[in-house]
Amino acid sequence: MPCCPEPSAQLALPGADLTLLRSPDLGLPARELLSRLLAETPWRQETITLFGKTHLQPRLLAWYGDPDAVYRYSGKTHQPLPWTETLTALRQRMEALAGARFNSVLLNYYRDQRDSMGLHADDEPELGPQPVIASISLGEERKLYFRHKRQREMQGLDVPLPDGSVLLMRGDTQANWKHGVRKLWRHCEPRVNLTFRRVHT
Ligand SMILES: O=C(O)CCC(=O)C(=O)O
Ligand SMILES: [Fe+2]
Repeated sequence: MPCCPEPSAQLALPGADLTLLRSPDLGLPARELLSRLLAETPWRQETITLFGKTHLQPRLLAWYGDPDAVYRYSGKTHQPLPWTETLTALRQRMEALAGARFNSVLLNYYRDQRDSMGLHADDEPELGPQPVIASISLGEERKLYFRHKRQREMQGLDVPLPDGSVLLMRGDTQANWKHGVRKLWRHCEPRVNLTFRRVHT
């Protein structure tokens, strides 16, 4: 008799390659990882300029990687921080899960329901044409929403990302789709997301 829900699910989105692993082995309980990362990370709040006005971005971030993994993100150049023990262990697990090599990780900290990420694609040239991105979610469940880049009539998708889950984005996902995290109207606890990437240097 089947006992357990499918541990990994391929999500149905045409022209994308999305796999959600609901409870992969992260080496430590998700709760423990979340509290370590909240305490260990030198979180920064970046600014963003829209229509000539400069605002603080509605979340905190940190960028770690190999010394040469310099990456431009949201119009800024990020010099990576050196790998910590926690992040090195997670990188090894994500490489084994994804069957790919990563040389950097972007951490995003959504402090509460007011924090969000605008629609974007991780399609910078330095990530290459079909980037593999392994995205770990810790803490409060938020939805990652997908909208097609060119065909407005295409049905989008909301993907709830549970505490301790990993979303693998591969193939043409970034070429065809944008994604983002909306603000919420109800109270929401902290969430940390880690996206492991390979920056071509
Ligand atoms: O918080 C998330 O799940 C999405 C993060 C993301 O899209 C990014 O870091 O590029
Ligand atoms: Fe992204």
